[in-house]
Amino acid sequence: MVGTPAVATPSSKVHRNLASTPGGSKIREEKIRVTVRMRPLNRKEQSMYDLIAWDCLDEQTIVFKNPNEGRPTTPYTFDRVFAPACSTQKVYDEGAKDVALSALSGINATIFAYGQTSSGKTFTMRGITENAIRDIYDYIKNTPDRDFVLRISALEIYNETVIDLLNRESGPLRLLDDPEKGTIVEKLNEEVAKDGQHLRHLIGICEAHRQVGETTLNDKSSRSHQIIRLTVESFLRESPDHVKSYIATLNFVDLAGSERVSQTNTCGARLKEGSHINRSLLTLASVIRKLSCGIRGHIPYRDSKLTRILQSSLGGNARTAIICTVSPALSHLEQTRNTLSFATSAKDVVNTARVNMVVSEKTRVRELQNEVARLEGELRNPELSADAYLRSLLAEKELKIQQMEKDMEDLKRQRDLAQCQLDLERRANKVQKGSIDCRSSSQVVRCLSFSEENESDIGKHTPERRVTVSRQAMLKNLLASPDPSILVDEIQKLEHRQLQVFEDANRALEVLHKDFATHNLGNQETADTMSKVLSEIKDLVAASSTADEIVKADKTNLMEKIAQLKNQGNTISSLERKLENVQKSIDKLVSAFGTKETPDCKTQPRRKKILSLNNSPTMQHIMRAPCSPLSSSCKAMEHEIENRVPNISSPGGDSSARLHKDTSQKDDESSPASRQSKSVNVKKIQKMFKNAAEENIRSFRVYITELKELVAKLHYQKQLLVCQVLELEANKSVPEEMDTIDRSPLSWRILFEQQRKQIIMLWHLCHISLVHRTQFYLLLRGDPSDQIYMEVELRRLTWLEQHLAELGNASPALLSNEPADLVSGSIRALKQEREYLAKRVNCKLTAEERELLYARWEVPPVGKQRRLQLVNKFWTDPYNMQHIQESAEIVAKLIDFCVSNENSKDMFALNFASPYNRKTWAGWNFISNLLKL
Ligand SMILES: Nc1ncnc2c1ncn2[C@@H]1O[C@H](COP(=O)(O)OP(=O)(O)OP(=O)(O)O)[C@@H](O)[C@H]1O
Repeated sequence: MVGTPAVATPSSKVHRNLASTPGGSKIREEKIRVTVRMRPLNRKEQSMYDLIAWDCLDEQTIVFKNPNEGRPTTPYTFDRVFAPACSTQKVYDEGAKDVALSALSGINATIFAYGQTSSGKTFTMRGITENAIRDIYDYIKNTPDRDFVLRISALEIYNETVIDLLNRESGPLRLLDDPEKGTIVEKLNEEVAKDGQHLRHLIGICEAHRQVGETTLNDKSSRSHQIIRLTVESFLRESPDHVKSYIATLNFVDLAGSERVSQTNTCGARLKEGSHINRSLLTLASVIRKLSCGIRGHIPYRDSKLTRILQSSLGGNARTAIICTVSPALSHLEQTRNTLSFATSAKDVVNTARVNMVVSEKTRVRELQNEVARLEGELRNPELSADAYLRSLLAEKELKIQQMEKDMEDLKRQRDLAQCQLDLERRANKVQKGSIDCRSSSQVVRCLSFSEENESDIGKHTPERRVTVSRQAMLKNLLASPDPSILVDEIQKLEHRQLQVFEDANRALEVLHKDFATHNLGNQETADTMSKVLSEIKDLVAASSTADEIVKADKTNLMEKIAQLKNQGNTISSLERKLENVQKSIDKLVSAFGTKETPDCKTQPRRKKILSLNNSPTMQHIMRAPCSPLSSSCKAMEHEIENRVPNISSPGGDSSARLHKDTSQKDDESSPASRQSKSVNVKKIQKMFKNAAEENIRSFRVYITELKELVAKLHYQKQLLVCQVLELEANKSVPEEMDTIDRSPLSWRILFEQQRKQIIMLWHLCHISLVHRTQFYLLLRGDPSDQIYMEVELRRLTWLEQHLAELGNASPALLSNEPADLVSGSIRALKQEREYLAKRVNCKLTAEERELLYARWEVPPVGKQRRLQLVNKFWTDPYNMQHIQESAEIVAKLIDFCVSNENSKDMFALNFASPYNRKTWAGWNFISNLLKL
């Protein structure tokens, strides 16, 4: 099967609602224009005798022609498909011209090339840009009744840093959110193009400045995403007040190419670039996928700078054309499929193109008058204006806070589980007091694996005896596990660090509290909230110590402990929420304070206090930025002393209320120019507060992430113990456990189905052994006692999948192995396993069964390696449960696996780390290497 069948044809393109807005702007909905360009085989591919794997059936259809099967598969359909022989002129004329020229009539337009590295994006975009410039100047020449102004700016996104290609020296640029214009690039240089030649010259400069490097697949591979932006403004000559003026931007986007580490053999800087490229393209694909499904919820534009900048072109108000470039070579089959599947999603994205009509100057004057009136209002009532300004800021912070809360939830869940495991372990160890073999933590994984000896012993006994022996083996292994005091130490360290965080937060709040009290800021309500939070944090610190004592004392039973830990988690989360609320109130107050406070506030003592806080080691983690916006405010104030007009300054004033009154009176009397200047100052201060507050939140998040990683590693180590420990526990107190975990059979059933789907997807993504999948799938059918197995499997796979993703982004110096080796090792092992299973087809299935299967699984009647072709189809479609069930049944038959007492879940526990699987599945070894276990 090749990808998703494409059914939409160009005739299905949406053109809805051609309408006029009251201001005269036309709005219309239309789908993104998606075309595919296939380049010829390049010299390298020819020299390797690479095969052509794709056929352009007609001008809209492309199909994979399987060189082995000789039979074409499901075709993909797009607005236009350009075969290797097509010229760039044709690609432009039929794939981009219409969209490009929209900019001349006031509609923003974007044309971008997407595809794997070396597929021809730069080659194509150069031609498209050249052709578009030629057409634009032709149009200008033939439109004498309008005046045109063309401006150009250009940027590249290199390793998630935005660089100005017309002025590289300006360093990294920031992205800002403008309520009207959307995301804008701060301080991006813009040049007016005098004519076509000048424009080409400027584009030449941009290309020369772009990051290019050599990789195995491309001598001149673009290592960054490049966006060349033309702004086209036009005015109707005879219109005295420029009523009929248009302004629009035209983006030419040459994306960096997606690349597979295994194919490009990159390392060092190239590898880092590659991972940034892949990550941002992944975000782009995810944005496109969500838009194409018509999802109205959160679209992750903000996850990468690329999608932030391109937001208006992806489901926004621009017209967009995407040219997907592909290689025809069989060796790039998978990458080409990925590109075509991206293109298939993109076909369904609907933009709402809008004509940007420039308003008349009269209207503009009216708008400006309104703006002046608004600013005057702001000066008279600064608290209200600060509120309005902060509303958008708060919405953004809200999102960040939500993310933080989610992270904290995870962290707490992991801690709770770890705590629970520790308790269980303690119990089990109590039973066997004195016989614990203290080994170093580096032996954990090996200790937990069931030895071959155990396995063969089990085989010698009756089923009943086998179960007993298996349990004894478990116990034996459990006893061989490391000294639990190591785990206790680790947990205590974590808890200690957590306490430090709260203490630091406490101190920071105290400082803020005093600041506010000293300067009479905020109202009674805020002061009360802060005092309340302070006392709550103190309670939490006390609660944490009590919890610690409880663990040490080990007096209560397991259920009580879990309940206590859960309660503690709730307290923490409610406190966090309150802390966030206080942070918001502080932001708000500080902004208001910025507009009220006089410049000669007592800056020195306040800064001292904050500096002393920053000396704390934990504080260095969470307070890399000033500890509160107040410290920034002080700087801002110092700066403002120099800038303020003399009559605003009020030396020695110690009551902010009085000062506010004084200055307000003076504001009313001051000139409009002075009022405007103050308004600008207010905005500057607010901006500085915003930056400081955001930096604090970022630093706090980094710290939480570090903490979370630490807990995850520890937790993972303990996770290996949990199956065995819980099994023992189950023998002792089955009803107790059932009562805790399995609250309702129905909800468990639903959860089981969900978890199973997730696990199947993760197996697929992590290239897990088919035998392991089959055994797990067939043994765990939703029995309540399966919960722990499901949980552990899900956690370890999630962890593994995250690690595989993170490895691509990690500095090679931090990795003991090449990440590519680890991933490709798993893929290789899976391939070997498939070959092994293929060999068993003849001996395990009759000729009749085989033929039935070949027909059922669409293996062609003639052709080589039919058995391998058959096996290669198993476990390939994680979305299709019928497919999964059938795959499991056949693989089980091939390996003589049947669900019986012999193959009980005990046996499955063995399978986690059994020597049989260790060879074919790199997961555990790989993780343990990473953890340096
Ligand atoms: N349609 C085409 N016809 C002929 N040659 C092509 C075509 N497309 C690309 N090429 C050649 O293939 C090589 C790679 O093309 P290009 O640099 O444009 O790829 P790319 O997709 O931009 O790669 P990267 O993502 O690594 O920057 C170049 O030498 C280019 O001249």
